[in-house]
Amino acid sequence: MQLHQFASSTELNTDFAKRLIAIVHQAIEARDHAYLVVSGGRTPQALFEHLSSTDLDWSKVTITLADDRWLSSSEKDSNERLVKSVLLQNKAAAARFISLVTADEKAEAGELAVCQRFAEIPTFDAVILGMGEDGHTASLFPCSAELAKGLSTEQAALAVNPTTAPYQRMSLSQSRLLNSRHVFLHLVGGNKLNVLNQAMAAADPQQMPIRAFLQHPCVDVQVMFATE
Ligand SMILES: O=C1O[C@H](COP(=O)(O)O)[C@@H](O)[C@H](O)[C@H]1O
Repeated sequence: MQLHQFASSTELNTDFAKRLIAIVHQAIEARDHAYLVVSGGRTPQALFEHLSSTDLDWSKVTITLADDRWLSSSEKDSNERLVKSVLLQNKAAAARFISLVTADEKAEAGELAVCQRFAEIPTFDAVILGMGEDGHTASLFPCSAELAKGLSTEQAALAVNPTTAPYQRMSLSQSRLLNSRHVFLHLVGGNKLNVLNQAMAAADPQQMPIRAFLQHPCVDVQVMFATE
């Protein structure tokens, strides 16, 4: 794990956007397409705004989510709604988007269809993870019965029923998230730094799923942190 610290979110977002743009350029040059995985929640909103006005060949970029709430994309807590309304705007409106949600009432019923959407998707170029104050990442929650599956399955996505957070979820699995050339963890605020320190101080991923990423022997997670 490498920690990159910034005094403000503005500085963080400027640096982070440069790194992501370089990764996307490299991917387009090498493979004619780039695959970017983003998280939902509050943390990435300003970064999304910044990226949306960036000059890139967005028609050669596919964007998907690390996880989503099992909601229609018109609902305010939908991660897809956030991505579509903030990131896939301006220049980035040309990017292709892979949704983690189907029309099924229950996430379990949509799991196979969502997995199939990833069948032809190669190694991601960059995954941007978030982290909750309970140490969850994507929708791999310490409280959920599906955590062991999320940390071990080779399938791309799984339905999750958190008991300490609202909504059913669809999450990419640990193995699919780590099938990426670059893995970032985006954190803002002193509370998140405390949680990061707790995550690094012990090893059990059942208590804090983010440990499975931060302490993975073959993955060097780049932690992008700003105090405010
Ligand atoms: O529920 C979720 O929470 C995490 C963290 O969100 P934040 O608001 O603390 O940034 C997020 O990474 C995940 O995508 C989201 O579904």
